[in-house]
Amino acid sequence: MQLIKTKFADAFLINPDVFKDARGFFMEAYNAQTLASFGIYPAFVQDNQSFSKEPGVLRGLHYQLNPKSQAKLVRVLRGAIYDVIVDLRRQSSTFGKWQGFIITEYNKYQLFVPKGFAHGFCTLVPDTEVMYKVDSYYSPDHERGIQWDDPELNIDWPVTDPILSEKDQKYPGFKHAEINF
Ligand SMILES: Cc1cn([C@H]2C[C@H](O)[C@@H](COP(=O)(O)OP(=O)(O)O[C@H]3O[C@@H](C)C(=O)[C@@H](O)[C@H]3O)O2)c(=O)[nH]c1=O
Repeated sequence: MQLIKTKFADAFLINPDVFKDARGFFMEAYNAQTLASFGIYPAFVQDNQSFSKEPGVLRGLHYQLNPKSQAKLVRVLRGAIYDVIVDLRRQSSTFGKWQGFIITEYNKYQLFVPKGFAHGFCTLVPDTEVMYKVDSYYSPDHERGIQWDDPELNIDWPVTDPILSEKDQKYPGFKHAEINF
């Protein structure tokens, strides 16, 4: 397993070891000890899975407020996504900065998203299935979002007219987002 640095000190792209043979492949999709050896110690409590039929489905930008903030470990079982995180921690030197990563069923990258980040992704191909671990349970009362195309964040999404949920069409811009990290 290889850890690839991002522009954020504590967010990482993980490149797992994939063992291929005549039958197919084997990989450790999650190993707490290996992550701990890289200084990542989340206690994951929930696995989420979503399926998106169309390319251009955009889910985000989402986060949960403290004390229910969530670290996430994101991977793609089928298809491909452009995965984006935004640093929402006011004291951070990278506050308000974003970075995007292409994660596919073929590269098998996983993205570790620390607490205090907004997260969203856009599907790049049909029939995309995403799975991610979170270290705090879903809490609708703490659930918040930011407008996906906020001009201040200026995220370079690969789509201009994405398919959005009703909820995601109504989130405020970055300036007006409620943040307590
Ligand atoms: C996130 C979540 C949703 N739900 C329910 C609420 C709702 O009725 C239905 C669909 O939820 P949403 O529309 O919020 O699903 P979705 O837009 O896929 O939300 C997800 O987006 C990605 C980018 C994330 O990072 C996740 O944390 C999560 O916010 O599932 C749960 O029961 N548990 C959960 O943990």
